[in-house]
Amino acid sequence: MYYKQIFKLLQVCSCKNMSLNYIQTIEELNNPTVRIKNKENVNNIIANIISAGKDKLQVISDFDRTLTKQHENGKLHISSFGLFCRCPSISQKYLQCAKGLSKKYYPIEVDPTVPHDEKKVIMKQWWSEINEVIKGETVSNKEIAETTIKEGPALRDGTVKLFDDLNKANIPVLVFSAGLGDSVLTILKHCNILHSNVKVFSNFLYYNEDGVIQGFKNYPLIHVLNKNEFAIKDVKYLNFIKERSNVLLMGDSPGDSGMADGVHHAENILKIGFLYDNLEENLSTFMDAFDIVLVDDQTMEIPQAILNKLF
Ligand SMILES: Nc1nc2c(ncn2[C@@H]2O[C@H](COP(=O)(O)O)[C@@H](O)[C@H]2O)c(=O)[nH]1
Ligand SMILES: [Mg+2]
Repeated sequence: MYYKQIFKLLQVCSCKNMSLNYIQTIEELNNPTVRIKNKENVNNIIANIISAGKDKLQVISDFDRTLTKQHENGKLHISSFGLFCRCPSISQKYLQCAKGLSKKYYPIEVDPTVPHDEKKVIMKQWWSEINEVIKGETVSNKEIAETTIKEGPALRDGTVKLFDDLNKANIPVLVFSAGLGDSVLTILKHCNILHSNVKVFSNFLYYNEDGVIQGFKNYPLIHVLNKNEFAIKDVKYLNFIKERSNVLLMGDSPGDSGMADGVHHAENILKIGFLYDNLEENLSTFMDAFDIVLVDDQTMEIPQAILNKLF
């Protein structure tokens, strides 16, 4: 009996040591941009995801400033809504209104001192006001696609390879955006990463038969702080993910950390947060919301390094 207990103890220790080795063996996790609050927890999640394999994994990613860069040489990238504003037939009325709304609400969005519940009401107000001012516009999807070619935001370095590898491995990818879904689709298409394993869940425009925008198709609107309240209802996608209990989640806002809350069968969720704005003021909020925080990292190096263990 004595030897059996010693052997069991050694087994447990060696397993524990093995899972703790993941932070060392994935050397990119020791990059200076990486912040991890609870290394043991992150090791365990990574170990569970890797041991379960690629057939148990699904990816849920935000779009604006997650799949796209947050900045290039300090210059902020346009958002999916911002791209809509660059379309030639956009009205001056909409441009003035949308600019005013962004000027009023965006600083609140990225202000960590605004209490969550208060910010949630304000964000809901921003999106409902966008929904009103966008009515009557006649920007077509064709025009959004043409403008994407000229002015679309750049994806994070390495995003195309990451999506190609996810597609080859047949791992479902849900792009979950509070932005403008029509722009999101055209950017993904333009960058050749709208593969068959990718689904976009976002705010899509509703056009009448004359091509005049009537607002958004979906209610409630998806904004940056209510993503945790949505569960995917698309039957085909639900079937695609039903056996996949492990999630790699990527976002650039604390509200993104709740994107997997609707995945009721999730067992292991690895949350990666891309932080850029107001670094010092936002770091602790991000460290609480995400397992791995990447500080001003405009690449997909870390998600790729982790997923390489599965490919
Ligand atoms: N330029 C504008 N950006 C806007 C507007 N309304 C919202 N937003 C931004 O979209 C993202 C949400 O997208 P996600 O893919 O990151 O979920 C959010 O961060 C807002 O700042 C707008 O009218 N104009
Ligand atoms: Mg975002």
